[in-house]
Amino acid sequence: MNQIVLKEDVMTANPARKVKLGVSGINKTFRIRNANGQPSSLLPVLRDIRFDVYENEVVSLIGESGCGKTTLLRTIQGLVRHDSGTISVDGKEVKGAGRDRGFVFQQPSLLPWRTARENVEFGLELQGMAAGERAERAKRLLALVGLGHAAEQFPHQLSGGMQQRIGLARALAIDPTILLMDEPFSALDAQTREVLQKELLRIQAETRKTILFVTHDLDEAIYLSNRIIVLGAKPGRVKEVITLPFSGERPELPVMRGDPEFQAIRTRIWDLIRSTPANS
Ligand SMILES: Nc1ncnc2c1ncn2[C@@H]1O[C@H](COP(=O)(O)OP(=O)(O)OP(=O)(O)O)[C@@H](O)[C@H]1O
Repeated sequence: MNQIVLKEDVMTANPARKVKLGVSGINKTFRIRNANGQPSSLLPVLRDIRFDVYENEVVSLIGESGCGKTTLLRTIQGLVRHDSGTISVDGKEVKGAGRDRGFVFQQPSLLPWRTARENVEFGLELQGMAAGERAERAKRLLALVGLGHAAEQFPHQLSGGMQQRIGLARALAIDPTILLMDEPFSALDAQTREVLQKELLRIQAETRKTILFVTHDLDEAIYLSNRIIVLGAKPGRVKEVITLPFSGERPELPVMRGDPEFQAIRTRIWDLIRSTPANS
């Protein structure tokens, strides 16, 4: 394996690759209100966030709790309005939510009265897709996430891991350019989590989706990503971008954990997260 590449200039490192997601100069401050609903203070959460995510890349956002990871992901999704800066998809600025960005949540929040297939079809129904076409697509995606056999089951009949697979199929159903994933595996037990991490790599290799992934878990970030963006806190800002030296098919996570290079990257990220001053 190669050397770890640290402090990479993401704007110049891969000039030949197509930028799928551009995040440029994003600032966000929340206005905090008191019990009477009056504005009482300002909370700067994101400061001058800038990075690109390239086609077919998996990039993780990592940083201490409260540093603004979810706010950033929701800003990119278009559901939180930023104060300044631009978000672009395929080179075009986007304002508000769009079908080019699919979202996978920590809790899949499936509709309990709908079967797995009907949950996957939901977004397609809203788009007005014909019944036959959407059933066909849902069937294909359920097979992709390994749930072809459970299409007609209801969420309460499925395990947490199976529900999360449906959440992923539902997000993929609208055929987004970019998949935004907010701690999608953090509510799962360790074993299920490792299975789904591996599955995500397989699904990404098959679909070649560009993925921006939020996690607290350093090993998960190193295992899944091509690059990791380490955020500092208060307000959230890009501290460092780490390009991972692993290419091709990755061994299982427990095997990778034994790799000295994996351990060195882990230590490096951990040091970066810990060195965030409390009120910088
Ligand atoms: N709608 C909101 N109004 C006011 N403050 C908010 C709002 N949403 C988030 N915040 C604050 O913004 C900061 C960043 O929150 P955010 O959830 O983005 O962090 P995070 O890094 O995702 O945290 P965690 O890792 O714990 O999920 C926190 O201080 C949070 O309390």
